[in-house]
Amino acid sequence: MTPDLMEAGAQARARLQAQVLARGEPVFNQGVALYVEDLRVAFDGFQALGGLSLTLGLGELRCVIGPNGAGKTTLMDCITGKTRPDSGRLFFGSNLDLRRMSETEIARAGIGRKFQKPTVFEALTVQQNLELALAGDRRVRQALRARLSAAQRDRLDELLQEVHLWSEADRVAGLLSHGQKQWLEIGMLLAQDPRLLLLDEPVAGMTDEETARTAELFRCLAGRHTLLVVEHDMAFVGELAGADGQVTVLHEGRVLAEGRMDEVQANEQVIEVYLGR
Ligand SMILES: Nc1ncnc2c1ncn2[C@@H]1O[C@H](COP(=O)(O)OP(=O)(O)OP(=O)(O)O)[C@@H](O)[C@H]1O
Repeated sequence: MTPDLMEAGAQARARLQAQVLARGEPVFNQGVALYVEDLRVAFDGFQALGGLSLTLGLGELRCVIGPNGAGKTTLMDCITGKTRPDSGRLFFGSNLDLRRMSETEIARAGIGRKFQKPTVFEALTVQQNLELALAGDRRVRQALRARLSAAQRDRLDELLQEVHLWSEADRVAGLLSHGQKQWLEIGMLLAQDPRLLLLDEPVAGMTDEETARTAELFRCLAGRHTLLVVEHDMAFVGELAGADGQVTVLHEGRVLAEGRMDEVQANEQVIEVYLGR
């Protein structure tokens, strides 16, 4: 290749990179979805996060566990921009500094969050809830009247199957079981095609069968999405982590241990502060 062509290639790459940055999209060229370094948050002098560091690989399914007050929710709040860290580094991909972005910008960049309590539109059907999510941030009535494109229709069908609600498509969401409502909300999050999904105690209140199906769903989503799951149900965490997945244990705002499920379960400190309780 001639020097001219090499120069033109470098300029084209730089232009592309600048466009991506201007659009606020993450760049995952290092294989890292989320990079957290020495994150600190204090509330009125009380240190909720005291130097937390964590790296999530692209497409990874990571479980975060730890006793009450360990900082799990605060970590999620920092990632979504709800809480502003006092110091530390927090990057989505290699380029997006989440500390400089608003909650809306962070959501648009592809970080979706599922809270413990489902928040679906109870009076609408399962399908209408998903249609709304696919239509984006348009107003409810306008979104319901808008016709979905053929691609969106296909995606709707895919979502209904993915979250096990195909046979419930025309049912009013208020009549679903607790577990089904949780799946519907996960489907609504997936409709926005997030790159990173934060899931806070997703199986709390679910039956054993619903919990097993949720584990299966999350394992299917990993790879296409990066998942960070906060959960106290250790059987569920074990299902998600499998033999090789990494589990992170938080305690007093820091990472106490990180490793495979069997390593974490055998860790004396983890047993003392969390598992042995
Ligand atoms: N807005 C706030 N103001 C004051 N203190 C707070 C605030 N948010 C969290 N904290 C404190 O920070 C610590 C960490 O809380 P956090 O909710 O992140 O823990 P957690 O690991 O999610 O706990 P749990 O498992 O009970 O949900 C707790 O001691 C909590 O009381």
